[in-house]
Amino acid sequence: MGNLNKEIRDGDHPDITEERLKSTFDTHKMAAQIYNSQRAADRRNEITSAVLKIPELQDIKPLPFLSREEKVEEAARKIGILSEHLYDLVNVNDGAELYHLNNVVIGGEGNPLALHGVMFIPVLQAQATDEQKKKWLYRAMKREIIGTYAQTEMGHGSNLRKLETTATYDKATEEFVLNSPTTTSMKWWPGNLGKSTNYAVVVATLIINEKDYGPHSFMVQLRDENTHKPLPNIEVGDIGPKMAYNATDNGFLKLNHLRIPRTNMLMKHVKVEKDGTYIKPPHAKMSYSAMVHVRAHMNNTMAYFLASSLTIAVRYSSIRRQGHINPKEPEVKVLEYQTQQHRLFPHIARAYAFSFAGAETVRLYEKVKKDMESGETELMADLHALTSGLKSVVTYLTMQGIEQARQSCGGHGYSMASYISEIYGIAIGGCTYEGENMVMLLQLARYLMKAAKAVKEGKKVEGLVGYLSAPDNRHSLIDRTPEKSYDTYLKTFEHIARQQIFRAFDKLEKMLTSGLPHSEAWNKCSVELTRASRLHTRLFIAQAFARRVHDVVDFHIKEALDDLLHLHLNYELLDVASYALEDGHLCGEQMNFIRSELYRSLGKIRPNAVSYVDAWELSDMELRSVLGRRDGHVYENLYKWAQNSSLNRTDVLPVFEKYLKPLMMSARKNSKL
Ligand SMILES: CCCCC/C=C\C/C=C\C/C=C\C/C=C\CCCC(=O)SCCNC(=O)CCNC(=O)[C@H](O)C(C)(C)COP(=O)(O)OP(=O)(O)OC[C@H]1O[C@@H](n2cnc3c(N)ncnc32)[C@H](O)[C@@H]1OP(=O)(O)O
Ligand SMILES: Cc1cc2nc3c(=O)[nH]c(=O)nc-3n(C[C@H](O)[C@H](O)[C@H](O)COP(=O)(O)OP(=O)(O)OC[C@H]3O[C@@H](n4cnc5c(N)ncnc54)[C@H](O)[C@@H]3O)c2cc1C
Repeated sequence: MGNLNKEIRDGDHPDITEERLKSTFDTHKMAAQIYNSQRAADRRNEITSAVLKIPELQDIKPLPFLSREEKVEEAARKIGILSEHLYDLVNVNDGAELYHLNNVVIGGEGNPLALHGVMFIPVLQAQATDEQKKKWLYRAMKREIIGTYAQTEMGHGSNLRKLETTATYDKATEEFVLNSPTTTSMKWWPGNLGKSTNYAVVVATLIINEKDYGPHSFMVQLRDENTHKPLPNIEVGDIGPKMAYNATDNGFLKLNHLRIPRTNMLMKHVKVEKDGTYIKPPHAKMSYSAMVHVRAHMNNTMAYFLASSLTIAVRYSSIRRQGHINPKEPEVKVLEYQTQQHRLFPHIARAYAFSFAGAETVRLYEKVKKDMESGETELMADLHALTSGLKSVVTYLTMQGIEQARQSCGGHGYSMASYISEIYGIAIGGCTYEGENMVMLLQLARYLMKAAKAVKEGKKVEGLVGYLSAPDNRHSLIDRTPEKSYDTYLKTFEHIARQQIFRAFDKLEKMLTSGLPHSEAWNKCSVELTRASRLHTRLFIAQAFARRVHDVVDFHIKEALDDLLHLHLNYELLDVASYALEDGHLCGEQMNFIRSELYRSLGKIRPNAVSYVDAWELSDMELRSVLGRRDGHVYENLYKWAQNSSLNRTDVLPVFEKYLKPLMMSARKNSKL
């Protein structure tokens, strides 16, 4: 039968093997839950093994030792080699396989084709006519051209209706004139725009006969296909170094009265006819599809970043020994400390929860995408609300979890040898891109306020907000019912979200009745509104977790997931308990119960801790972390890693003769005086 934990190998650090031998579940079967099928989990490992056999695909040295230019070059080099092997390594129509291949070979710091795959191709798939697809999409898929999605400007990212780049229709020539009239109108931020791409879908404000029709998407060739020189009337370049993600050339773009044919506007759903007649799309926000695409997938990418950091932290915590619990016994693994467990385990549960919520979101996204192809738009609002809330909550909680993982590694966590700071830098970009988190929470709040209004008017609401019209208990039944059921927890989360949604609604209504204009009242309620959105979203995450556990058939996997869910519900509830204490829905006695359940959960999780992270099956190659090594041999490899430092090339650096020696000499001279 073999070991349940599939990472056990001869020669590994005994402390980590000891952990793995305690596993109560098969880590590869658990991977099937995380990646949504056994086949997908198998494929990940097959792809990793195949990549390991291709020497040119390995990192030339640890990425933190590369300069920015070397990072950009290294990512491009690997993309070139990957292109030769692509069809042997993955099914190119499978996004998850491509994403995994990218993570193993290149990592999260980016590559020249990042935005090409994540936004350029999806926007063409969703918004180009068949004719336009023939012209650009198929070439893009074969990588004959490389593109990006250029929407954000220096002056505007969130408020798309105020984009300054204009696309003015010239009926006489049947062209659009694209123009960046001011410094702030320059496109600023689009990934790979700076140096890699030769095409972009540019989002610009459409003007016909001086009338503003709002943001629309246009295909623009930026560079010559052979020389890669920028074309006339186009200024393009890199925006400079960022907190992280520095293998990517986020760029700027200035368009100087650039003329493009009318047929370069993406016209699957919306049209401008030769004579300038504007034909509306079936839904006003259909052109936002590329953003919704990324938001829908971000739960899973965030879960991956969080799981990566936790894999590093938990593995390291199992070989790091410091201090005593029993003074007569040897120093303990730091994982034995309750504070360490409390710092890490709830985030493990969140990584699983985000992955399960992510799977449900992607399913809804796929359905809406299909509906939209035939002009059906009914579920777009639901999807927009769900993805807006999730992207905000999940990125924020991921940020917290990664930082806790870093701190839990003590001093070595601060070294780039842990690689956690890079993962953190990449992940927190997600709090901003694809919609600044507060802005997106407020988008969800609009949807919630509509639902609250309907309920107040006596209508029944359904689906994601169905709980707003469901019966509510005045007091939580946690600890008050004989049977142990997650339902009581979920009902408490529902109560909290419902109360906050109506609290925000009542406040808003009161201000409106007092005569405040809607936008002012909205602003004055906006903190309460974002709270409502967060609680609604956290309820959804907890429900998605519970739904998954409910559906699992394998006994040992179900039991292990059940333990994580139990931890999740108790930890999350404590985190938001003030809302339930406020109206007496929970009492002090119940709080004590929840706390004691949380501590019990930590103990229950402890023996499986390494296996829970191992189940993500993240190879050493993709983790790029000395602390997170599968074999647990951290210390000797930390020393080896440091040898890469260019400061160690010579024993004495030139700065000694130049600055330090004169400094010390003159200090010595002065002290003799
Ligand atoms: C397997 C594949 C793997 C894929 C991997 C995916 C991800 C990987 C992640 C990382 C990988 C690495 C590379 C990627 C890295 C970075 C990429 C970043 C790219 C970008 O960073 S790219 C720019 C994104 N930039 C934004 O994200 C701007 C945010 N700003 C907005 O998005 C709008 O500005 C908004 C929505 C705030 C306001 O827009 P607005 O002013 O036009 O509308 P308004 O507020 O008036 O709302 C009127 C009515 O429209 C409804 N509504 C709005 N949007 C809708 C929608 N989409 N669907 C259905 N309904 C919608 C409302 O709900 C309302 O409905 P109602 O009236 O009923 O309440
Ligand atoms: C790593 C990274 C990659 C990116 N890639 C791309 C890309 O490929 N293509 C692209 O087009 N763009 C890209 N962007 C840009 C990104 O989408 C925008 O930065 C993002 O949408 C936020 O917009 P902003 O910068 O205008 O923020 P701002 O809106 O200026 O945010 C500043 C503050 O104002 C607040 N605020 C703004 N509006 C409101 C409001 N209505 N109500 C309440 N508060 C508000 C925000 O909450 C925030 O606190 C990228 C950004 C990053 C960091």
